[in-house]
Amino acid sequence: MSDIQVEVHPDTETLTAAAARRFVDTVVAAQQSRGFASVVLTGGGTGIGMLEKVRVNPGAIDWRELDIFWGDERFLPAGDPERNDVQARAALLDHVDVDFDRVHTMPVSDGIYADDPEAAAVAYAQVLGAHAGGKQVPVFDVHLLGMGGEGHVNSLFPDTDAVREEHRFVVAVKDSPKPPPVRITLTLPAVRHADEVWLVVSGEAKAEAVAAAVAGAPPVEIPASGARGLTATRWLLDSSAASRLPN
Ligand SMILES: O=C1O[C@H](COP(=O)(O)O)[C@@H](O)[C@H](O)[C@H]1O
Repeated sequence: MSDIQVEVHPDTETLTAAAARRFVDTVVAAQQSRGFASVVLTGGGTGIGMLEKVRVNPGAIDWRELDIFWGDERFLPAGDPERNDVQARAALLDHVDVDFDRVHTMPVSDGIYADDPEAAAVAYAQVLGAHAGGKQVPVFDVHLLGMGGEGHVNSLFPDTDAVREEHRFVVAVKDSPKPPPVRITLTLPAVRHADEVWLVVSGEAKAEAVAAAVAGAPPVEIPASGARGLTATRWLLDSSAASRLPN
């Protein structure tokens, strides 16, 4: 498992701008070395804020050679403004030349899996498998994560079956404590298939959970603690989110 690296920025604006620059550099480096890159996007304030910054400064990303997945999704109808994919499109994807065949959104609640988020989760696991070169999950170049104040990442909330999942890579959540209640999420075993995991977090309300996760709290209590990349685990923070870390 990779070491944890912590980077602190003065405020949310500089944090999301720095995360965006790192994202562009990492995608470009992967594309230069093997022709394509694969990333996992997150929802939430800092995750979407970072995508807006990428839109402003997209660098040399070859958008046609990028596979885009999601770490979690609110199981809502297509086009619902609360969906993470809708927010990511508005922030970035509708403004760049992505190949939408390589934009792997999670299923919608008014599609063929309506009312069956578990079947939708199985279907998304198959999507991951179809892009994994013979394995079950791709080695993502970057898995982006936001974090909730109680330490949730993706839709993995403390003390839930989803955060305890050890075998499946995608599961349904039907009673999320944060609305909306029904979601689909990659599990910690799927997150750990990423080369790099970045937790992009801002705000004093997250400071306690940041400190607990960086100190190695049990993932069942602080799910972010279990989010580790194969070669790097980066906590990208603003000074408020970092305020409870030891010096
Ligand atoms: O519900 C969610 O929340 C987390 C954190 O969001 P934030 O606005 O507090 O940063 C997010 O990472 C996740 O994708 C989303 O579904």
